[in-house]
Amino acid sequence: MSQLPALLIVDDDALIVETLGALLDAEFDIYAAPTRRQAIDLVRALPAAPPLALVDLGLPPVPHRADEGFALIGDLLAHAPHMQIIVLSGQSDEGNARHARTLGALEFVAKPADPAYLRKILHDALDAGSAPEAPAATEGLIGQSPAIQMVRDRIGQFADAPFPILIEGESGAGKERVARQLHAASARRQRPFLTLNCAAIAPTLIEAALFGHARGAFTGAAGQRAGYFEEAGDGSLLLDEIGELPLELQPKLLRVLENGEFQRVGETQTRFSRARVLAATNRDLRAEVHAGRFRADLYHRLSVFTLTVPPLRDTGDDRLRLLDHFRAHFAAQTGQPAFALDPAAGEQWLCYDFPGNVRELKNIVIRLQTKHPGAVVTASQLADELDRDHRDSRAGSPPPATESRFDTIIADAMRRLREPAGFSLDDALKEQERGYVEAALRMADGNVSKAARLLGINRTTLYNRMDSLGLPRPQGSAVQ
Ligand SMILES: Nc1ncnc2c1ncn2[C@@H]1O[C@H](COP(=O)(O)OP(=O)(O)OP(=O)(O)O)[C@@H](O)[C@H]1O
Repeated sequence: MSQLPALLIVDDDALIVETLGALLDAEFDIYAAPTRRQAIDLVRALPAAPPLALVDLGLPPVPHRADEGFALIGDLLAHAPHMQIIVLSGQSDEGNARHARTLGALEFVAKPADPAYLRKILHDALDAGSAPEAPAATEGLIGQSPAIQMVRDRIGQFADAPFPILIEGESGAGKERVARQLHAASARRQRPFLTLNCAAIAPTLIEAALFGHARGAFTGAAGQRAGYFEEAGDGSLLLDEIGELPLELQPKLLRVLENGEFQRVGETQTRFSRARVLAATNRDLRAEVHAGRFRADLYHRLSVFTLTVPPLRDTGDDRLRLLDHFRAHFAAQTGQPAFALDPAAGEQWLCYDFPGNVRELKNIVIRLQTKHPGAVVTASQLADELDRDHRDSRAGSPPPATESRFDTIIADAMRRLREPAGFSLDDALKEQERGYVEAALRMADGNVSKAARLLGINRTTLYNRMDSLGLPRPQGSAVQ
């Protein structure tokens, strides 16, 4: 087996993949995929997710736009939260590349890439990703804000509760870390802590992963195997991205939560689990219940105790504490003196929303430490690392938590109406419509009937709208 670190390249341009392969294959074990779907299938099929990915943003079926690349970043991090993602972007989509960082990408490299620079970025990313944090850092929660104090209090209250805990929060806010804290604070702390990411396994394999399987239960099941519920013993089992659990498996999870009973796939013998279940989600599970994608009874069982991890924008000065923490950590790890922020940059740090939460903050610190070791970073140098569009749209001040969705729409409309380029209501509405149609098609994996159901219109209407928006029909489709 290769000792080289694995690198996933996602690009639909075969020539670029070939060129990158030739450039990098002495240093990396390369896996390539041309689309988001194939990339995810590949990651699922590998025994371990590659620690590094180099991704293009413009991917089929919309290669001229960045949406697939944005979605891919979310998908990859859902599968492998510790993967370091570098975006390889054309000069023209630098704004998109910045936004990609908000979504969790570590860095972007403009095409055509200088080979030496690309190598350096990849090796730096690998080092940053593999650097073990001090035990206190992996176990503790950094932050003194009332919102984080509240999370700590809840952890203390819930640590030994006899019910599952549902951990909600935005992507990158620290849900997994909170789950580890819950385990560490419980009487089960000496027992195993296992995590199963429901988004990271093919839906058909989740049941066997959770409950185990008998010998010959399905093709490829050569021997019998215990699942996560057995392996966790009387420790804790974190079911991450619980919203991804297939609907047909949900009754089996409900059963094990209610009375501890489960069966391995292919067995009739009933087994018992004593594991404590923690479940995490960045989806609104209530909305999923409403949409018929998540069972109400399972939701009620899981949500007896719910712990909400606040987004970073609601934790005040904690962004300074996190800056200090990660800066000291990465300076020590690189053996270089730490960077500092000048007063204007410090001000900017305090005003920025960090829409990608702690993960985004951590990645910004890694980039600043790599680019400016020992230096004083100015506001304009820091601005290069932030998601400019996002910052401008909020003018540096986070919206109050009570701001309604309608207020957000009005604020956004006002901003667009002020744009010097002029405004067209028809174009703006068309853009919205296109967004919804594309979202539904993607959620329905291109199945037009399903997408139409999601949109609350019939199939023929959807085809007509797709035609008028200039969206291609999925192959093999016809209006009947
Ligand atoms: N309060 C905190 N103190 C220190 N580090 C934190 C804190 N919150 C999050 N982190 C760090 O931020 C990164 C992202 O956190 P984590 O993976 O727990 O987020 P998540 O909410 O589970 O994200 P996702 O929904 O994408 O899986 C991790 O490196 C984690 O260690």
